[in-house]
Amino acid sequence: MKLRFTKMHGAGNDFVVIDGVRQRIDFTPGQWRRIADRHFGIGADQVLLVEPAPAGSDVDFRYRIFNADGGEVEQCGNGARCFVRFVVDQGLTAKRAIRVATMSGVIEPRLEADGRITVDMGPPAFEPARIPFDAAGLAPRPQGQDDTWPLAVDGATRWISVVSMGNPHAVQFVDDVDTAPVASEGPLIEHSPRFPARVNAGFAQPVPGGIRLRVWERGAGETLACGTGACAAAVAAIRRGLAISPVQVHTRGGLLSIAWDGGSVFMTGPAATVFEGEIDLAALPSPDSE
Ligand SMILES: N[C@H](CCC[C@H](N)C(=O)O)C(=O)O
Repeated sequence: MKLRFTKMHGAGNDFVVIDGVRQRIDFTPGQWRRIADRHFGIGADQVLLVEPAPAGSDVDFRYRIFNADGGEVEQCGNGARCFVRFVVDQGLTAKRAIRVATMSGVIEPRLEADGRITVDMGPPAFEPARIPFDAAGLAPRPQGQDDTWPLAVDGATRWISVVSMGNPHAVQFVDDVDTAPVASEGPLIEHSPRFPARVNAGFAQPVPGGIRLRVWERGAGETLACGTGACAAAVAAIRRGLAISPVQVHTRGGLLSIAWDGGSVFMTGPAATVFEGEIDLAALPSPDSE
């Protein structure tokens, strides 16, 4: 049996997008992992599953997000932009502003006339319990309007901002993202016991007009861009007095614009379709093998 898919990216953060509206999909973590595998599967940072709106809901669709490690997660900003491009291009909706349910709540992406997409990502959260971040025994150090927290990383102390965009982010500010220890410290932060649900680790560098940003993503490793990570880092920069809204976020895969005035975070950026294809389900591990 064949499974149709669409390969897309948002600022270089790449996705396999699967239509769960016109085909019934129910995979195990091992099957999601295989689809995302860059050698034995199709290859992607995340796999997105587009589903019909839940019965009785006031949304147009539901969209589910699976990291390359096969784990389902709460939110994906670049994925939200690709979701809109997908449902419009596939003729699944005539709307251009779409309400979509995710594991962490309803977001509202909108396809702009110039082809870019703006997403109301909802409000950020900072309280440790809402990240979740275990702050027991730690004393925060205020920086502007922000609380920074001392995180032990490989014998060093990194002062991080903790932000939830529905998914957890730990953001630190560095002098130069190009030399930041993303590959060495990113996984240590991701798996820190202070983050019981693990965490996405952002490394941000203030620059005129905004920030440069690299993100070691939970369940995927370093990606070329992270939409929720851009939201989290932009909000932390504004709270620390290191940037003003709208924040231009320069990622290795492209430019995202983040606006925040204390309420919802609005993210604007690109979404591109690369190719469509089919995968033979026999290439996936059997459901009972995981
Ligand atoms: N790795 C993230 C999910 C994908 C987020 C990212 N690709 C984005 O664009 O927001 C997490 O585990 O929370």
